Amino acid sequence: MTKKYRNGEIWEFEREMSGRTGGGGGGGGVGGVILGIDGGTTSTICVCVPLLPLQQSLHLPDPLPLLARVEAGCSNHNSVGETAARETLEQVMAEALSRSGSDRSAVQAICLSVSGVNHPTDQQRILNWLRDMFPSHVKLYVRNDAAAALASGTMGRLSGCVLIAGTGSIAFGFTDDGREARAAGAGPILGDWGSGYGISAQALTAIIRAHDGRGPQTKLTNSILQTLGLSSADELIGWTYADSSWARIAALVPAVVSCAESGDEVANNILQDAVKELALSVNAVVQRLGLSGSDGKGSFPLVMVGGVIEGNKGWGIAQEVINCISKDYPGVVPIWPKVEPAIGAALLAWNFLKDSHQE
Ligand SMILES: Nc1ncnc2c1ncn2[C@@H]1O[C@H](COP(=O)(O)OP(=O)(O)OP(=O)(O)O)[C@@H](O)[C@H]1O
Repeated sequence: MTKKYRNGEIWEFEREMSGRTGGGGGGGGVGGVILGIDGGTTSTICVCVPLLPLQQSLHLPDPLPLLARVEAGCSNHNSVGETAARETLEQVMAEALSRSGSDRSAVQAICLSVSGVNHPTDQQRILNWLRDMFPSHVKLYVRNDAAAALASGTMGRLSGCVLIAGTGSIAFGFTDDGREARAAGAGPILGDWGSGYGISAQALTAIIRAHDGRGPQTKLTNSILQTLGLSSADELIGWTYADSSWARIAALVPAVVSCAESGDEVANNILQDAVKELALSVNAVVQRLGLSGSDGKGSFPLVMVGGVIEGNKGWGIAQEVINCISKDYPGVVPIWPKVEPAIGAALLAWNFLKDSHQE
């Protein structure tokens, strides 16, 4: 999904500028560099951007200058363990600095926004790793991966709500005064029914129900069997349990969408239910944080991230979710980010640095 963003390209002018001072520690230019890291279960992306003037606030360069972008595997310590997660993070940062002609001494601030950071102890442990690696003047900022996703839509402001619906789903909200709340995101067994996995699992269940005579016939049967190269619903059971990857199941969402578009009621109901689940997650966060003000009518940004709700595709899951939320919260302002979450992380680090200079 990252390939679609404009910031994947390196801005050669800035690279030249940043090379001016040369030598040890100067590679990031007169003002040094910032690292933004979006660490997930599927991949970890680290971007290196030059330090922008700290007084720059409203008019950031567009596109944001990018010195280097490096991609690696999983950095969620819950999935791969602490040692492997730390190694991955160290490698992406070292590679990004090396590709941008910088070194550790050029770094002014780092924002590490990684999945699996759910508790202050997770945050502290990662801060300790970073502290071991970078000089004490470097500002370090460690957050859950939802923070970078939100910041990618708000240009670095940690305020509002982000809805992520990819293989999994989660709604995460932040207030200006530092409060935060989440809803869903507890994984497929614990009810993320609006996720890609949730939608596809419901579709597979509907096929088995139709096959048994426990549920109505549905176009999903032919469509999904054909997609998977299977000849009968019985074979679906073996296919489902042959591999425990959630993403493999979640990949069936486009087939569900096309069945709903061709008028299949079962597929349509599955998508309607997913829409309600996603809207419910957002509403729960908005309500808990009071993001829409005391009268419930105030405006707040809702950043929409993930393959299931990217733009207005086909059946229009994303728009349906917005319509559903706006019945309760008419001030919802949907944002589909133009930059990737790693850039959001870099912008968070920049804002963090700016705030610490003003203190
Ligand atoms: N045209 C489409 N309409 C709806 N959903 C789609 C479409 N194309 C892909 N998807 C779904 O998007 C999901 C993948 O999205 P994404 O790449 O954001 O997830 P991920 O990064 O693997 O998951 P996570 O964010 O949970 O780690 C899959 O469920 C896929 O079926």
